[in-house]
Amino acid sequence: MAVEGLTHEEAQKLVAALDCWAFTRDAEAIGRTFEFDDFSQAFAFMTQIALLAEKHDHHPEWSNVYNKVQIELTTHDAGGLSMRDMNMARAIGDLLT
Ligand SMILES: C[C@H](O)[C@H](O)[C@H]1CNC2=NC(N)=NC(=O)C2=N1
Repeated sequence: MAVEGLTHEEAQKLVAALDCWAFTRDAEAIGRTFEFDDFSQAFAFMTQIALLAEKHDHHPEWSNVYNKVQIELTTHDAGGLSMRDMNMARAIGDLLT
C-alpha cells in the first residue's frame, strides 16, 4: 500500500518539533534511544509500543539491551519518512508523560 512520503524540508520541521528524535540513515528514518532503570521497565515500555504499533498499523525497528530500547521509524511503503513515523514518534513519547 503506497503512503505519501514527506519532503526533506517537511520532515526537518516535524522532527524539530519532536523531543529527542533525530534523523538516521541519511534521513530515511528517525531514531531515539530510551533508557530505564531496569529491564522490566524497558520491556513494559516495549509492550505498550507493540499495542500502539498494531493500533496505528505502523511498526518500529528496534532493539533492546537490558534497560535500553533503541527505536527507528521509517515507512517502507513510502521509501522514507511519512506522517506515520511522526505520529508514531509522538505517540511513543506520550507514553512517558
Ligand atoms: C500492509 C501493512 O499495512 C503495511 O505493511 C504496514 C505495516 N507496518 C508498517 N510499519 C512501518 N514502519 N512501515 C511500513 O511501511 C508499514 N507498513
